[in-house]
Amino acid sequence: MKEKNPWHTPLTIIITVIGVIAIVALVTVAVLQNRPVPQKYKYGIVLDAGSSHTALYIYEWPAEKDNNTGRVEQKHSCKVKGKGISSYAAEPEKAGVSLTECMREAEMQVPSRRHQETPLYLGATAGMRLLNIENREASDKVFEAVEKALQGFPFSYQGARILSGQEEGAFGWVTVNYLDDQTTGALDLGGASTQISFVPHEYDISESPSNSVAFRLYGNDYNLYTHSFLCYGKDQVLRMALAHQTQSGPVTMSDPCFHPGYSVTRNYNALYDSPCVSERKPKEAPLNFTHTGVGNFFQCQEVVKTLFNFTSCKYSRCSFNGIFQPPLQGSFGAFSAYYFVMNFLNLTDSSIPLETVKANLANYCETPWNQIKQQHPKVKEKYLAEYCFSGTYIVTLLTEGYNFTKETFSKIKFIKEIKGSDAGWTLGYMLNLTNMIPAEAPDSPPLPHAGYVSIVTVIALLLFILFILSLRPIWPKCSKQPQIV
Ligand SMILES: Nc1nc2c(ncn2[C@@H]2O[C@H](COP(=O)(O)OP(=O)(O)OP(=O)(O)O)[C@@H](O)[C@H]2O)c(=O)[nH]1
Ligand SMILES: [Ca+2]
Repeated sequence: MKEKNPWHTPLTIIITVIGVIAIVALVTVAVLQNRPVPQKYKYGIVLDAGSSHTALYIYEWPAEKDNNTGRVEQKHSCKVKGKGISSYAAEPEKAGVSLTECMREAEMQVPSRRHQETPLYLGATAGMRLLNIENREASDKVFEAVEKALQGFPFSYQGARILSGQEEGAFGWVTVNYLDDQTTGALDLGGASTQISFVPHEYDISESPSNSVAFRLYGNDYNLYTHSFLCYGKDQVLRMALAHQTQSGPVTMSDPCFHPGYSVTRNYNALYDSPCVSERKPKEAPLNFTHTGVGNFFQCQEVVKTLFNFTSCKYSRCSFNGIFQPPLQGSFGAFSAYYFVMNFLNLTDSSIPLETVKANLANYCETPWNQIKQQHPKVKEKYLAEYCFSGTYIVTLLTEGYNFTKETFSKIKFIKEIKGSDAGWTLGYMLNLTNMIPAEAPDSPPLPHAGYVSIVTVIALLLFILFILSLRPIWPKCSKQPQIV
């Protein structure tokens, strides 16, 4: 008689069915129980009122993870049309109106049920710092107008104020280090000021306490060195360079920082209308001068060098203008105009040696203005005319000003954003004001969800097979049961 297959006995079939149901149930429960819950988000809005323009940033983070886990991301950004709020000194109401369009966008971007709890901050930087120095009353009026406009929106308005240079530098560093995995210095080049922030190797804070800020981030304590140079943003430094070359009040000025064949008429009053240069205004000058280009990188570097004072330093070491700076340390992220300019010049690749950067710039500056315009018909002429000057300034500031060498220059990464968020002070500012700078490293689950599900499934299968195998001794007995034929 043919022996019956022990797998076909009613008992093993029942055990198998129950086993399969049990495994399916176990895996289903495990998957459902541990499934990432659909996220609810919270939001924060920061307006960066820079000297050249204002930008609005919306950040979002999972609602239940407010406090520490480093999950804040940029959801949206909006560039306000027109110039920075400091340019509305003569008609402050318009400063407020200028923000309306981006604020409406923010209303659409943030779900309406979250509007009332969403904090809204405005931070102004070097443009308003300069206006405040020049004309305090006008600066107050601009803030009044801006406040009035922002309070008309349904968000939780938290105030508008001027950031100190130290805050601007430090929050730029927080942003970069919140988003990046390794400790990175921050270099920010704005229109009216520039910031350098990094964690020095051995740092004697007492040497210049005003340049030091302490932070606790992801479980580590950092003593940060930071400095902001007012008037050394790219637009104000250009004014200084032009002022330096028009001291005698000439009718025509030949500038090595502009391309051969470049020629525009500039107004003396407009050029000297800034606290960065107003004291140098020539006593006797015509109304206008003709600004012409020569296109010589090395001569341009000499002009730029005259804008730094290297003679006095009361500390153990200085960058320039008598400002303390410890030795440079580690890698750096360089953003804002550092990125715009170096990206246009195709010089963002860190593997390009400093000497090659200079050679490329020399070549670029020498190129006639007509040819430059032909090659870049879509680039705004104002930006296009200034890349030779700005590139030369960037290289000179980094090497002569901050003392980057050909070795350390390669540690600078020119960046616009990190992991989808723009590099700048705004994220760090919001994290600080909402107490969300993560003091401790986040607790991450030991396994990702998919890995966890796979392991549960495999173990359940193994257990089931072991169970079936453990029943083997009873199979022969089953097969010897009398058979009803
Ligand atoms: N080439 C180029 N330049 C830009 C662009 N956007 C801004 N700039 C210029 O780059 C410089 C720096 O811009 P921002 O970083 O926005 O400066 P800001 O925040 O307004 O100025 P601060 O208050 O000094 O920080 C300014 O001279 C801008 O006019 C761009 O897309 N391309
Ligand atoms: Ca800025």
